[in-house]
Amino acid sequence: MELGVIADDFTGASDIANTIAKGGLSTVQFLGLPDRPAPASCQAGVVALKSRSIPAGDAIAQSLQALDWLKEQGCRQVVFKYCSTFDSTPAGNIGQVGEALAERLGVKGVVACPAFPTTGRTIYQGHLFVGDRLLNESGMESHPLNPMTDSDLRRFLRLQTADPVGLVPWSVVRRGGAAIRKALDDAAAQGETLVIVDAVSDDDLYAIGEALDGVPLLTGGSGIALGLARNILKGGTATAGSGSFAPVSGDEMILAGSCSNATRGQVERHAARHPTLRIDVGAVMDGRLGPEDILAFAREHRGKAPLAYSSSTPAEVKAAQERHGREAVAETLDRLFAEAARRLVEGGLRRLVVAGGETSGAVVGALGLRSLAIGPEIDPGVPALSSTEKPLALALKSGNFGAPDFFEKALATLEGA
Ligand SMILES: Nc1ncnc2c1ncn2[C@@H]1O[C@H](COP(=O)(O)OP(=O)(O)O)[C@@H](O)[C@H]1O
Ligand SMILES: O=C(O)[C@@H](O)C(=O)COP(=O)(O)O
Repeated sequence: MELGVIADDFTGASDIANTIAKGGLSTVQFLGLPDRPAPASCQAGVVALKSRSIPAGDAIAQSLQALDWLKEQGCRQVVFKYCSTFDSTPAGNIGQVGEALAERLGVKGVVACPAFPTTGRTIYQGHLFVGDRLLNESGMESHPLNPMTDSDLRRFLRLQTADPVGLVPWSVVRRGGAAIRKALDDAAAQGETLVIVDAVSDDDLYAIGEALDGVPLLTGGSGIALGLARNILKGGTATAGSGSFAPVSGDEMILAGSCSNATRGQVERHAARHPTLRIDVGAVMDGRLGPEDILAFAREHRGKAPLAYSSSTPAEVKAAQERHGREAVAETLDRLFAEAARRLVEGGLRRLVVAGGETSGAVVGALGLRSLAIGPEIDPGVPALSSTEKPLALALKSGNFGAPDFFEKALATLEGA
């Protein structure tokens, strides 16, 4: 294995696996910390953790274990992948995990760049934009678990770090790889462990990739991996690999636990032409709605792309959280979707689309899968996936990714259409 990734959630893992696979490396997504060596054909391994919203100490411990495993597989370069909207809170975990990995590898001046221009995430003067809005006016300020209320990444990241946070501004990035490398070395000399690096286009990300050729640690969104496969392939240490995605036909289901803007639009669009089950949070919390209701709905609408969703507006989310508690709602919904998915797959489901990072983590965790092969891209940042162990194809969609017709398109891609 040449390249290793530690991803802080499951959708994020498939996002960066997609980027690396498109770059030409044979890529496998591992679900949780692997308990055995990677297959010999695997050139890039992405370890998907569910560490974005857990206590920082636990996230650090899991990430260091993942690092050790990746190093044992031979990786010389490791990426810590987090969200392109920098999903975290002052309690963590981007800064804490980033610094812990850097300390273990004995490095400073480590890039921190969540930019993903294809999906509108750009960074200028250390401020993160989503399209033409600053992060804190993009809808992310209402996220159920990590409301993003500060677009100044240097300031926000500093709340999570022990060391000062640096900035490589776009005026340096535009001068290319050598200038970026020097700026990162200067930052390291000043004692800055993590350094926000501006990027407004894929060209900037390729320049950053050139600057980072061979460095032991990078951190960022999937965009940070754009140039890495190219570095490895040009270095002659690997030849372009091919994936082993296996399309699957058969029963299908869509589960949406994301309340992000893009998902709510996709739910609305899908509902106009397909059967949908709206999951009322109050009913779930009171025990009036459970996995059996989702199963019955799926049975009734087999073959019609049924969708069960808890996706709600920010006002509805706020009301549910005030009534029942933020964590209790999240845990109960995670359990509901996980149990429903487990029983559906046990009953022969073959194609499963999940919207939402935490939701995907809960669902895939319950399915007991070890690893996934990476298939064609459905929409930017979302590949088709197939289990390496059973006839099951999946799409794990980040909350804010995908076109309005994503769900229909995903089901078609999963069966190879
Ligand atoms: N109607 C709702 N009210 C409150 N919380 C919700 C509701 N629906 C889903 N959630 C919770 O919101 C969180 C959404 O996170 P996630 O699945 O990661 O989506 P995204 O990818 O959009 O961030 C989950 O913890 C989920 O359980
Ligand atoms: O980088 C991204 O935006 C995604 O890969 C990602 O991590 C999104 O997380 P969720 O929106 O929680 O799915």
